[in-house]
Amino acid sequence: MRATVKILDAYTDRYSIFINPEDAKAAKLHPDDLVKIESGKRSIYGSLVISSFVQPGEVGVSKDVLQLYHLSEGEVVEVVPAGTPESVRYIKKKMHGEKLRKVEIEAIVRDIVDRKLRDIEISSFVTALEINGLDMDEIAALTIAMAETGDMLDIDRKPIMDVHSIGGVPGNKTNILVVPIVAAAGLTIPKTSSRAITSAAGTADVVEVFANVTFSLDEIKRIVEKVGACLVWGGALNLAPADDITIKAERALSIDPTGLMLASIMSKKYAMGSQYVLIDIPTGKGVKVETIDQARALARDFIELGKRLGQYVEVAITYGGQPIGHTVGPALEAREALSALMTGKGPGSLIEKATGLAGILLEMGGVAPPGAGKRMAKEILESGKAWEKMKEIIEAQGGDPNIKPEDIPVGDKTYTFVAPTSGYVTAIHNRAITGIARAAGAPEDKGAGIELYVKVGEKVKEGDPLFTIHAENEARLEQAIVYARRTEPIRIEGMVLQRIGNI
Ligand SMILES: O=P(O)(O)OC[C@H]1O[C@H](OP(=O)(O)O)[C@H](O)[C@@H]1O
Ligand SMILES: O=c1cc[nH]c(=O)[nH]1
Repeated sequence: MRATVKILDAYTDRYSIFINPEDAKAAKLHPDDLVKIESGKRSIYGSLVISSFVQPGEVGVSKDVLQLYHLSEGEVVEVVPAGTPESVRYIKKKMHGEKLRKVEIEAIVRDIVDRKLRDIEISSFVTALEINGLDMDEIAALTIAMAETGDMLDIDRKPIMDVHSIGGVPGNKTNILVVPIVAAAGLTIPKTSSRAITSAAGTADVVEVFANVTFSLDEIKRIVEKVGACLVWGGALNLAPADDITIKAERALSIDPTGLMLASIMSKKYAMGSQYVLIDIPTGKGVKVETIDQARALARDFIELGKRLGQYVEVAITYGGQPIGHTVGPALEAREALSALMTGKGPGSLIEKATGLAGILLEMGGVAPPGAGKRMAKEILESGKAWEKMKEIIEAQGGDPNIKPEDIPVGDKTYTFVAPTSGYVTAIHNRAITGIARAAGAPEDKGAGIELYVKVGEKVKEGDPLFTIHAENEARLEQAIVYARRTEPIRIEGMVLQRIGNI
């Protein structure tokens, strides 16, 4: 059918295309059908919404469609059913556990980026990968397809360093320290991060509390050429654009299939032109990788994938058995990260991990002799040079370099849990901590999260505070309290562990 474009003041994030019920009936179109708008030589795909928001003869487009394609109000276009894309057959192949060919993977990625695959099909793809996995040939094909369907950054500096965590551990604000330490030593590190996938705050969510993270590639190039580093959101760029789309499905399901994780991380590194990449694999109970053997196997995959992409990759297997530092959630983590950078001091887990990772990068980049990287990283942090560099990054990214951590607002609806008994903290359950912070509204509500007052091994007396939940509204706080009561996030045990009577 021919129709006149009407730009709707709606943002559905589902690439919605609206037509009037009369037109839908005549054209035999149904809600959520994949439809195609043909405008000149372009084809624009979206999901159909049938609504009287538009008159007969009009086609309404939501604002998210316009982010991808330019359409003008009043333009006359053709609207036709798009049919099922061939890539759906390849997704089904993976559902049945079959190996995908390179061209099939390329077709899936292309259709994700072009929005020919709707959310429901993308979630099926993600689920099929969670269940049936990918081998290294498939992962390499997926990585390259994800990178090549987007733009590539070309910075005329050498070497280009990069760091990326596979995530999963709550409170992992580590790379917000690593990046300025490495850049303060004179190395170039254009760091992109995703938003939270399974956690309550991804690095991009935390940095966004005190600086912009959404930039075009040209802007990033200018920032990196000026200050040698950035801490930005990869999803804002047309950089591996399929990544942010699949991450949305992963976040909803709180899963991160291994093959897709490898491709997600390495496609971003490849597109940023990174030559020396350090991957952090937090390992421990309740995170993505629970044992050292699994971590080693994953490390081998990252290194092998790096070789296929022409990148030198090293992996750090790090302790992930409990949260990093004392805060979880965007604003609370931003406070803790900035305070550690400002003072050079902070929780042992955060400082140890950040200087350990930065030290490896300093050695990989050739500015520290082998074995001396961590000491050098600590000196840079403690001398205030990392904080000076961070202020440059914040300013270049449009934030206030004179920001004080305590000025960052956090959720003012709070509830503190106390120790029910005296004893020792024998476990802090990662998944429960993340679940509580998410129930409180993180990462979307920046002020939501958790402040932890104890870590594993510490002694507590009955009634001592264990953790405070912060939320931005009462309903979320209540949900988080209920979640916390159900899950026992912190286990306290005395010296008598169990009492057993007559058996
Ligand atoms: O913990 P979850 O949410 O699963 O993992 C996602 C987080 O892990 C990575 O961290 P970084 O950017 O390397 O610091 C991603 O970029 C993202 O911030
Ligand atoms: O960037 C990331 C980090 C973890 N897992 C992913 O899939 N992507």
